[in-house]
Amino acid sequence: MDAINDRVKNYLSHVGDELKYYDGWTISTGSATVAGRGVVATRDYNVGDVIFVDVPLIVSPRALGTDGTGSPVCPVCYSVVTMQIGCPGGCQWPVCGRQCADHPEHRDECRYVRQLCPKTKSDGHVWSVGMYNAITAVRGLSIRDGNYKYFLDVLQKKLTDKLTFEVEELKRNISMELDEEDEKIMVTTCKIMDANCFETIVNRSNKSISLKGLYPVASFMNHCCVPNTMHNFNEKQQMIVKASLPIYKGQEITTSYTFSIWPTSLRQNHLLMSKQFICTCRRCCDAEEFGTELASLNCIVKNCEGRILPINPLDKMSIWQCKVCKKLVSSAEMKCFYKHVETLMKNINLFCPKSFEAILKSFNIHKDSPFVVDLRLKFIWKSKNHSLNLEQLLYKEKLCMEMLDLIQKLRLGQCRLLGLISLELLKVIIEKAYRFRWKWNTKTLNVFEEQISKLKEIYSSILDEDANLDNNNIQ
Ligand SMILES: C[S@@+](CC[C@H](N)C(=O)[O-])C[C@H]1O[C@@H](n2cnc3c(N)ncnc32)[C@H](O)[C@@H]1O
Repeated sequence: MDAINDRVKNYLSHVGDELKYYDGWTISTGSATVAGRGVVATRDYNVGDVIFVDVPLIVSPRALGTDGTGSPVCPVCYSVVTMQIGCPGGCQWPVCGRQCADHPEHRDECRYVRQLCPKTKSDGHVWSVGMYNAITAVRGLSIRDGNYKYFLDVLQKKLTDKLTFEVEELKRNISMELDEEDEKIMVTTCKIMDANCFETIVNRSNKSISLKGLYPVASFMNHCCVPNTMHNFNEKQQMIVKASLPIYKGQEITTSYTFSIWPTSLRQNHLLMSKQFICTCRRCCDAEEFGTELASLNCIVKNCEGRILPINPLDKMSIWQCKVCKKLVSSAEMKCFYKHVETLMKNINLFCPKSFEAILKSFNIHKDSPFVVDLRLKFIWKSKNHSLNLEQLLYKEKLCMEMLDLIQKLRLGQCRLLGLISLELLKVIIEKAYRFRWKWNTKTLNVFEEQISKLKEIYSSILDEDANLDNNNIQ
């Protein structure tokens, strides 16, 4: 493990600019309590302390559907692609202009792709979806050189015998044969990306663009559904990892690979499909998820006020039981209920609080049920405060408070979601104060100011380094 630590820290000290953050943790097998190798603290950290600043080995756009569905971005500056025209350099990627085509980081990959002779379409100048989907594979070649090659050997790879989509897309869309060694490296890096990559967000023209990033230290961080870290990305797509809970010397430093606000069944499913493992953390083992009963649905027995929860939350086939009337429900029936709630939630009018609440009530669905939390979040993210009527604005305030309460009950500490919801609540309160400005007296204004400064403190301590945050409309 010493060799891994030396290589990782050597890499960071060459490419990173935050050397002071490379003490205080170690990549280790022995003390990783979660799985395989992990990152372990060698000193105590307080909430909010930066633990490390990780520098990506590869960043690439997300693949599109083979029919072109998705949001293509320029692979150099990551701004949204609006034209059909491909790279003037001839790689058939949707590079947005001469400046990006000539960018030093693009020149070599463009030359490499060009010599593979991309199959041109009849008009010769459009970019191609197949070649776009091969970007990750081609970028994989950039870590075969010198110091970086080591990571190809040591990073975990997704275990699969299936063909690698990105490499197959490349082979289908070029006229030349791929060099055997290049192909091997591309397949390996794509498998490494699948096992280890993080979502990296960049903001372009007020749009959040989701990219994939491979980070050497974060690649060794194991998952926990109550992680003790959170992370932001700066403008160089470096990952700033901070303690979201107190971390003690010797404790494993963990992250979340899924959505911490989802109930266990959905998190487990997501982890199994995307990372092929079953999490057994203390939250996953607790059917009530620290008293939040996030996975539960209200009991189907008439007049029973209980909730149905799985008897063994780690077993997909577990029987569920009502806590009050003890009615047993099979996993197949529960899947049907879940589907039913999902369909209902899809057809709900988010922006009409009364009908939203009425549907929850008439179908006996509680507010933290699966999919309802997603909808509440959608309302919070999508609604523009100035265009909400008063009823909607107050509803948004209530939803924000409920989410803050849920985050606290789930023991997620100073997590990113806490920062984002605090920021939204702050904006709602500012809007509310503005609308009622003629009514306030000194006392009520003081209450507002206190609320505002508390929320500002929370969100800024969590999100300060985030380069992509939209906090423009805060005075
Ligand atoms: C990003 S890697 C983490 C580092 C990895 N433990 C290693 O030795 O390289 C992700 C992989 O670690 C394992 N892993 C991470 N968290 C886990 C957990 N909570 N339970 C079981 N396996 C986990 C899974 O195999 C997963 O695909």
